[in-house]
Amino acid sequence: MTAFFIAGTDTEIGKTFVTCALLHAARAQGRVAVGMKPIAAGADMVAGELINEDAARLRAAGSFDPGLALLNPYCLKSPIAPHIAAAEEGVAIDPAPILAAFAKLQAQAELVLVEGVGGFRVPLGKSYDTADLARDLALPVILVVGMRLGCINHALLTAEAIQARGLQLAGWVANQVDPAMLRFEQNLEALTERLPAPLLGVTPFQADGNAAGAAAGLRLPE
Ligand SMILES: Nc1ncnc2c1ncn2[C@@H]1O[C@H](COP(=O)(O)OP(=O)(O)OP(=O)(O)O)[C@@H](O)[C@H]1O
Ligand SMILES: C[C@H](N)[C@H](N)CCCCCC(=O)O
Ligand SMILES: [Mg+2]
Repeated sequence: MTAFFIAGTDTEIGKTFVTCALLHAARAQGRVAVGMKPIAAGADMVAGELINEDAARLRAAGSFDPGLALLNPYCLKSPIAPHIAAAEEGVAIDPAPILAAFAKLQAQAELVLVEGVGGFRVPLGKSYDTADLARDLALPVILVVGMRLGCINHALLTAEAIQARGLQLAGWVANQVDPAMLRFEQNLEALTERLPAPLLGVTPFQADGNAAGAAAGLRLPE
């Protein structure tokens, strides 16, 4: 049984895209792999169930459907900062049911990938944030770097924050979220020289948005 916490340099930089690509890569090796999105903000009614888009994508990319109660314990309606959405909806985000759902997923799968929300330190309540959740889950972290101008600073700060909590940065993925980024190779080199963990792969920009197409160049940490 293996599991990783998937952190990102920001929101909308490809955490879900890369998590799905990693699930496809693991399944191609014959591993039973599922994704988890403990807290999602932004949901629509689809076929009678309230569902978040990330949760739907992770559900479709996994080896099996564990059900939304385990895959996405907290589904908030508004696509805003989760502590604000939770307050508006009268919800208190409690780590206990998240840890319980994670334990159940771990019992069913060889690999569980837990996607965070936004960047690494997104508040979930008055005194609890996503970094606290990664620490409570006690998971090694995979950092998704959304390759665009500004990502070097974001990546280095995030690596520091991960290490400051005693968590292991197991690796990072360079996700080509902006196909027009100038000097891509030099940026990749700057990150490779400075990040204290192995590069697990570069996920190219997929014009069709299909994460499975980006799985080939990826490896999971040992
Ligand atoms: N390599 C890529 N090629 C093509 N499209 C991509 C790529 N990476 C990300 N995208 C697209 O960019 C958008 C943002 O990506 P994604 O939803 O994975 O971000 P995120 O970091 O998970 O955001 P959030 O913080 O909301 O969870 C999505 O529409 C996704 O399909
Ligand atoms: C709704 C959006 N797609 C994300 N799920 C939430 C991102 C919250 C970011 C909060 C912040 O750091 O300012
Ligand atoms: Mg996402």
